[in-house]
Amino acid sequence: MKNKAIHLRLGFALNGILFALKSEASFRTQLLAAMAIAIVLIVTRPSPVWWGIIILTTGAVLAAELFNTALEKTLDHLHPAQHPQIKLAKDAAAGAVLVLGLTAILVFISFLASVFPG
Ligand SMILES: Nc1ncnc2c1ncn2[C@@H]1O[C@H](COP(=O)(O)OP(=O)(O)OP(=O)(O)O)[C@@H](O)[C@H]1O
Repeated sequence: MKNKAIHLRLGFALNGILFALKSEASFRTQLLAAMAIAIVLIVTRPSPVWWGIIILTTGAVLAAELFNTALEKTLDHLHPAQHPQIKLAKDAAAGAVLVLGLTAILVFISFLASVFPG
């Protein structure tokens, strides 16, 4: 299973993203927000530094949601029953997504403040 051809690994990765798109409402919402942010960037044409910062934070939110989905699916498969430790693990993963989501919001507010000062 290790060291497969790059086109196969790309296919597995796209498969994971498609799965999250179909099954996770929060991933769809975050992707829509990312597309709206991309439109704002295209319209306002900020400096390359802002492009980099915003792309980085937006990508981090989407990646965190995919990690969260991976963890949820793994835990649900390995331990379908309720358990306090599963709750802690899932809550921590959800917390990571929240932290990155709030970070992205703060970055976007800073960006808007720099584009539309005072
Ligand atoms: N097996 C479990 N044992 C204990 N608590 C659980 C278990 N599964 C879920 N929970 C609790 O329910 C919350 C939601 O978990 P769930 O797996 O339903 O994610 P979700 O609400 O579908 O999240 P997302 O919208 O990101 O997919 C968890 O954060 C946790 O607090």
